[in-house]
Amino acid sequence: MVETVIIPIPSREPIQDPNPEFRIVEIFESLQGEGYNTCMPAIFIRLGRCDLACSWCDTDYQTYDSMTLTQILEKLQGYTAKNIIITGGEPAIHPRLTVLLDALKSRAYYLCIETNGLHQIPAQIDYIATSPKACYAERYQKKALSHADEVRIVADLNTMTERQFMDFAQVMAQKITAKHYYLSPLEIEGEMNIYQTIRLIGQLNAAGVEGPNTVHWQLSVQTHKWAGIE
Ligand SMILES: Nc1nc2[nH]cc(C(=O)O)c2c(=O)[nH]1
Ligand code: SF4
Ligand SMILES: [Mg+2]
Repeated sequence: MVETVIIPIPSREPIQDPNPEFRIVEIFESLQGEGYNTCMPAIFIRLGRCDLACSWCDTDYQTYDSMTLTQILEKLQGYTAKNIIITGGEPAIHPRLTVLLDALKSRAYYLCIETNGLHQIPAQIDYIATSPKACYAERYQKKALSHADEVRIVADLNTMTERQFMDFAQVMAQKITAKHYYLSPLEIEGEMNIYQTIRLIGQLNAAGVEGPNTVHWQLSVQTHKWAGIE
């Protein structure tokens, strides 16, 4: 008699690591320093790496450690805020980001992201703050988010004319539907072009067409730097 041998068919589901690793630059609790939610207590999770390399970037996104999901969740237990700001670098390029977001969401955190606006944002995110970069204007012609909660553009006037910068801001305002639009002064080694930025806000608002989609530009400053907090 021939014996029947049953060969198990491998599952087509990819095997998910139950405790994946993430590139963590830092995790800290502070206040949101910028934009509409300024002064909102929040835990910041800063993920390593970015797909852009802005000359004035204030973050060392290439220096990071690997932390497992369990280690991250343990670290969060030491904080009180229920809002988490996922930032970077560019957090949206991190592999397995949705695994981290699922774990945070299931612990009832409100999830915000700070993104350069060149990537799709996972559905678990509750609040999108995007900061398109004028020095990479050509990339934003090809792809940009179509929606965010707020748009914050750094007034990067070192390498372009005011006209070029304002064109970029106006194009972004047309491409990205948002509730709030901000210009932020460019800060290099403690120096800020704040008065020039305020003047450009006035010019952008004066140039705006009144109607249902009128964009009102406002100033966003990095209050955490003035307060001397993280
Ligand atoms: N307090 C504080 N607020 C922030 N908002 C956005 C930040 C960032 O680095 O993405 C940031 C930051 O680094 N600190
Ligand atoms: S997109 Fe943001 S994190 Fe990336 S290089 Fe530019 S300023 Fe730095
Ligand atoms: Mg910062």
